[in-house]
Amino acid sequence: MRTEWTSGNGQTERREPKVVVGAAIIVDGRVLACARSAPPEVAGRWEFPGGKVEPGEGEVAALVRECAEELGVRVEIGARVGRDVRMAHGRSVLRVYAARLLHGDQPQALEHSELRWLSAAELDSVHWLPADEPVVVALRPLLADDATG
Ligand SMILES: Nc1nc2c([nH]c(=O)n2[C@H]2C[C@H](O)[C@@H](COP(=O)(O)OP(=O)(O)OP(=O)(O)O)O2)c(=O)[nH]1
Repeated sequence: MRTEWTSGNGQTERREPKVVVGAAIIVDGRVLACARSAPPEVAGRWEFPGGKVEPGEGEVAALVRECAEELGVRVEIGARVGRDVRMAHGRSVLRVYAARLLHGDQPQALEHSELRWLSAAELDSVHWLPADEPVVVALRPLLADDATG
């Protein structure tokens, strides 16, 4: 997915969109939802832990780093959940992966204002960031499956 837009000097630029990765951490049929604490315009909106992939960094490595920074946990990254979601007029994309906790680690809200474990039936009980909505739809059957296991 490549995006074109016109910069201030009138020239058309083509750049790969920046990838924002998110981890759908699933335990016993519930996914971990995290409330953003900043910036003010999105504080209180819910998201998957994660963030921007740094230059030269792999997506899995970025997720492992972000989960350690934001939640203090070690994770194993699994399959993609849903499709890439275009954000910021194509300047970035949200890409979410399923994940599981390792070594009995328990997430702590080191950077978020609140954490909640949501079942499939509870997915709509929080106000997700807009880009997360299609991912949440794709996630629902995975939670139902996991709950029966
Ligand atoms: N982590 C995360 N970011 C999301 C989600 N949905 C969504 O729209 N975003 C947006 C919010 C932000 O504009 C951007 C991610 O930025 P971030 O601030 O979390 O990234 P970061 O941890 O790398 O932070 P920084 O280094 O830029 O401060 O993507 C999501 O589910 N998880």
